[in-house]
Amino acid sequence: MEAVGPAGPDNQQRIEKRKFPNRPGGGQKRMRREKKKPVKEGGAEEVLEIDIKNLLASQPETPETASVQLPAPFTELELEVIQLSSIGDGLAVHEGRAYVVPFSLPGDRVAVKVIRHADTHTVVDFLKVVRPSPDRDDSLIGCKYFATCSGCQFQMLAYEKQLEHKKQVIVNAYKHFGDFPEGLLPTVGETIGSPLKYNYRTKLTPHFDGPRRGGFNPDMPVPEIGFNIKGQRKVLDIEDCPIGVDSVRSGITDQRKYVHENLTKYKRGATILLRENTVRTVDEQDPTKFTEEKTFITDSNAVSTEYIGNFKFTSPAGAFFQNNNSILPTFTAYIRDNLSLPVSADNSASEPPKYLVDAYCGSGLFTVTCGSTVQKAIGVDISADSIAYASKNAEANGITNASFIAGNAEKIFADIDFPGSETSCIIDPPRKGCDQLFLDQLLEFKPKRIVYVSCNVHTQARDMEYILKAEKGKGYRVDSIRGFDFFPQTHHVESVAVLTWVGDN
Ligand SMILES: C[S@@+](CC[C@H](N)C(=O)[O-])C[C@H]1O[C@@H](n2cnc3c(N)ncnc32)[C@H](O)[C@@H]1O
Repeated sequence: MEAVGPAGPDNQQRIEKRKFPNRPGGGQKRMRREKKKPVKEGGAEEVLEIDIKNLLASQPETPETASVQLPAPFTELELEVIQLSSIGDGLAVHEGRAYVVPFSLPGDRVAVKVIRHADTHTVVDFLKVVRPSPDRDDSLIGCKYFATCSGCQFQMLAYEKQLEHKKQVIVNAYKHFGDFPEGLLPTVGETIGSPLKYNYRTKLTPHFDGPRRGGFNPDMPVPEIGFNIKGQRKVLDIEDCPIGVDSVRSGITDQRKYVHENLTKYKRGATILLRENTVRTVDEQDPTKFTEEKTFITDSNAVSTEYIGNFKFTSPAGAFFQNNNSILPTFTAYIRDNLSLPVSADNSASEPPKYLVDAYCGSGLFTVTCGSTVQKAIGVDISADSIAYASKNAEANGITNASFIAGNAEKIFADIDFPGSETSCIIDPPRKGCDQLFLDQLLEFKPKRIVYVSCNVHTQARDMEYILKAEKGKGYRVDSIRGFDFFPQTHHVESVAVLTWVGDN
């Protein structure tokens, strides 16, 4: 297992450029890219740029790139792929320049077509494999749209290797998006896999484009309905998506038919929501037994129901809810276990905290699954709809000690009347990570334990640096960091970091 290493001087420079503009030491990033719209912090473009810089730095001396004539668009080339980037594309180096090669693996020799030259790299279309990597197994590919659709990247890679790669993404994120002194971070744990590798997504949102003006008329051809073609803003017509659960897959067929038959009702293009809904019927004689009927919902305001073990959740179909039900029992148990606080000096014994703070709580996933053993729980989310359902979900699952607030995450601290020293705090922000105001108030509150869940490990690493370097955060010890694979066949990874306050009180 590779430990998360320190940031060397070069990394330090990179990190300085990427700090929050409004945090101490930040503010240099915007200047770096004056000509273009700013790169989203922790977004795919920034992550790719950093991977490319590191790859080029690791290469032997190459000819001056400025003097090399770049191949014209549509030129066909053969490239040797060297590594996988954190966003799932392969990276190759050709005449000292980085090439981003979708649907490829390290060790592949691939035929590609040049599409465009960006500042830091050249983007190509994947044409075919000329010589496969030892890691490539095309017999694993489970979808006829793979290598054209932008949804999946790794169907040709054995699942264990997908998990290894996701661990490395976390290691790299903590190396390049944060600056951590040696020894401060634990070794990144093995990624926990999803029980289902296909057939797992409980929500899909295929879409179609409309005519430039005037709406559809009966003479127009039916538009492509599906997901974008990799690297293009063009929709690929998709009849099925094997990473979806069966109910949602049947929804694709149904909704395609509906759009085909009702095209003239659409004034423009649209996104179709397909969300699974479960109706569970419990056996009257034996309440431990039940049957389930799964259907799909298309109305974003309709209520969808989902079960995690015996916990029942309802939420508006269009609101956020985790999209891979198969991993949620394992995942929520992991979060629950990691909320426990040490009760012996050697950390060998632990017990649930007295209090729970669930920040960015959505419709109450963690409060409901982890809240039964605490005296009091409090959750916050910016979505008033989600908060209404968090209260309903707590009640429906017998959690009577929880309250919820609709608003910005930092609002929660005004309502807390219990001590941080007996509290565990879950943080599960959106991809952009936490706001500085929230982190400052979190550190002021000083919960005994923080469990930071993130769907973007790059902004998580940035926030972790902020916590650990802040004057009030220096007493935190990082106990563990590991990934959970919510999205097999794709590059996404959910990262969970656990911190304990071990400083002076
Ligand atoms: C990744 S989801 C997590 C939801 C929940 N923990 C779950 O697992 O179901 C992030 C949540 O953050 C909420 N959110 C986004 N910005 C926020 C903010 N500034 N303050 C509070 N909540 C916010 C969103 O509404 C969304 O429910």
